[in-house]
Amino acid sequence: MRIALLGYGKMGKTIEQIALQRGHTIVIKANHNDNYDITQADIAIDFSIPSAAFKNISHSLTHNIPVISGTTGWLKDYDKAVALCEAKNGAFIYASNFSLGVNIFFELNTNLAKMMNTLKQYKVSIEEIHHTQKLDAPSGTAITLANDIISVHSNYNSWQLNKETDNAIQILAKREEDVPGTHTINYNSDIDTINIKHVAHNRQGFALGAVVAAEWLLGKTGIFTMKDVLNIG
Ligand SMILES: NC(=O)C1=CN([C@@H]2O[C@H](COP(=O)(O)OP(=O)(O)OC[C@H]3O[C@@H](n4cnc5c(N)ncnc54)[C@H](OP(=O)(O)O)[C@@H]3O)[C@@H](O)[C@H]2O)C=CC1
Ligand SMILES: O=C(O)C1=N[C@H](C(=O)O)C[C@H](O)C1
Repeated sequence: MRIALLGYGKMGKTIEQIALQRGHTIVIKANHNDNYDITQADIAIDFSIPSAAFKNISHSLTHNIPVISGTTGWLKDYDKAVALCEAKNGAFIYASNFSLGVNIFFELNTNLAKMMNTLKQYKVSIEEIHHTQKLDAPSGTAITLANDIISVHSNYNSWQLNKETDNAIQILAKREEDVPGTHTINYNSDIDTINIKHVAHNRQGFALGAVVAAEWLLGKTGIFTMKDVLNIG
């Protein structure tokens, strides 16, 4: 595949390594203010910044180029991206987290939340820890985890950043040097605590998942998620 990397930062560079190992070619490496001809590519992979993601995605879809986006913090425009993809009969995948491990963790989180729905003495909270350059908080992954709990647990109808309220899931966002991404779900009662945790050791899992998703998407039309790609859940 000829791949356009829209965002050539930490993730763009890791994706490049894995894509080359898997026999693909990188035809575009675009950062801020770079001009590029998207029609050179078979597929675009956007790992940029929150304020640029929707523009990158819509530019690709407008030119009939399938697009994968892993950028977080732009989801207010997600429905517009879906509408454009449908209008163009294009192909699009967004995932807050492309790693196989986190997608298994998403399933564990939903199953645990279903079980906890009948055990109201436990109060849930989510903690995420990321590197200090991260622009958005909470992480996209923490938002997915919170929304998945809300969809099956009748005590919760929203989430709140760094704040504890009755019917909102508290998400604590911490920033520490060089942490690729750690997410913990805590269920706390007066008697005990149950937690599940995912720790990324590096960015390889995110990047491999994005390349696998791009390989899977090529030749398809529609709006998909990593559940479709990995056939889990
Ligand atoms: N879904 C997932 O699995 C994962 C998602 N992420 C997300 O991916 C995004 C990128 O992360 P990361 O690589 O660590 O961040 P970096 O800051 O290392 O890279 C972001 C890159 O985007 C570039 N950029 C800025 N504006 C544009 C633009 N208009 N078009 C294209 N590129 C642009 C920046 O270039 P410049 O320096 O010129 O501004 C920079 O090189 C984040 O939103 C992060 O949360 C990260 C890991 C996994
Ligand atoms: O910015 C990051 O680094 C990461 N961002 C994603 C998120 O916001 O969930 C995924 C991963 O945790 C790394």
